[in-house]
Amino acid sequence: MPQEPIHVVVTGAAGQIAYSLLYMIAKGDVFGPNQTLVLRLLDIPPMMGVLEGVVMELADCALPLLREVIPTADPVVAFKDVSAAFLVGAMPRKEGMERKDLLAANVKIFKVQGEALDKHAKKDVKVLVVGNPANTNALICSKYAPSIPKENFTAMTRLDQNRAQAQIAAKVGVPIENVSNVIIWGNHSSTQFPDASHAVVVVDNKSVPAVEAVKDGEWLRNVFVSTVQKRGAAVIAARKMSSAMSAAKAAADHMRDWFLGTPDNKFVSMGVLSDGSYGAPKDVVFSFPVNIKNGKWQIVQGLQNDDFAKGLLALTGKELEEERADAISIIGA
Ligand SMILES: NC(=O)c1ccc[n+]([C@@H]2O[C@H](COP(=O)([O-])OP(=O)(O)OC[C@H]3O[C@@H](n4cnc5c(N)ncnc54)[C@H](O)[C@@H]3O)[C@@H](O)[C@H]2O)c1
Ligand SMILES: O=C(O)C[C@H](O)C(=O)O
Repeated sequence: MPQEPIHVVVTGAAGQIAYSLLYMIAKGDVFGPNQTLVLRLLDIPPMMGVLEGVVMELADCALPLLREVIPTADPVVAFKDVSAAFLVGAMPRKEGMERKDLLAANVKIFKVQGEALDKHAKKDVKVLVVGNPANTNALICSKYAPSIPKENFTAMTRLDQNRAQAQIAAKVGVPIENVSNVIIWGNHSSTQFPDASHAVVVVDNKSVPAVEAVKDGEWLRNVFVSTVQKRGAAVIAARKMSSAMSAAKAAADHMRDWFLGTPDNKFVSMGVLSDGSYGAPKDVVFSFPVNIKNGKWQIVQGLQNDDFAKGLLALTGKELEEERADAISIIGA
């Protein structure tokens, strides 16, 4: 039975990531095969012509779940009554830049959109920030939406998780679905810590720790970590544009798991407001392993981190504190 439509906003709707993401959302990959949708598409005024083309293509996809598409350059219209917000619209980095170099250009967008969410969205809206630097943009967005619970603002590190899973699957020689519980700690930046020490791999129908399956501790601590940390830059160097198809898939994965939940013994990584778990600084959006039930995430507790892990967690936490200070000085909060 089709359900009453929910309203979903995608910002940066005329951009690269949205071009893949909108199709995934509209065909039911995120909210399930029975959930009808109204898509609200926000971009800036000069992009309205391009956005019109995207709207035409969505119509031409003939998707049964898609009840209405509302293109707009007005945040008031875009955020009205939304239950889910994909905040993608922001400038991407170019070759040679770090993601935090985008702070000056992008953080103001998230202040304005936080204010619009606060006034116009549903109070239980789930917000996923994709635009970089995603963690700090999510923090700023939540600060400008005081009437919406802080736990409803998250940043995307799912692309890093998917990258990490793919690296391990390739190294062990198993299908991607045989790898689970890889963790991304900290910032969606080159200081992130992709951690396989709690990961599990199914080999010959048996679940074993990833460290056992990989049989190469040196690779896990060095090549694996730096490949995942630098994967975004490697894609930019090759494509001359930042990752888009894989980013859209990760955004769909993140929001689907948030709405529909994760199995008891599995966890996924999300940037969430830190409560200081695992020694992370408080009041930054830090990526943790989370388990999700009934639309609520909880940080997985009780994992043991060795000194190597603790050192990397401290580094990425420090970077997030610095980004927070920079963001606050840019927006003058
Ligand atoms: N967190 C992640 O894992 C991850 C992965 C990939 C990309 N990203 C980031 O996602 C963002 C978007 O990437 P893209 O490749 O789609 O870029 P893009 O340039 O193709 O598209 C961005 C779109 O956002 C629009 N936009 C700019 N300001 C806006 C505003 N105030 N309101 C609404 N729309 C606005 C632009 O007009 C453009 O259409 C970038 O910041 C990129 O770095 C994050
Ligand atoms: O690397 C980038 O700037 C884009 C994105 O954040 C990514 O991880 O691919």
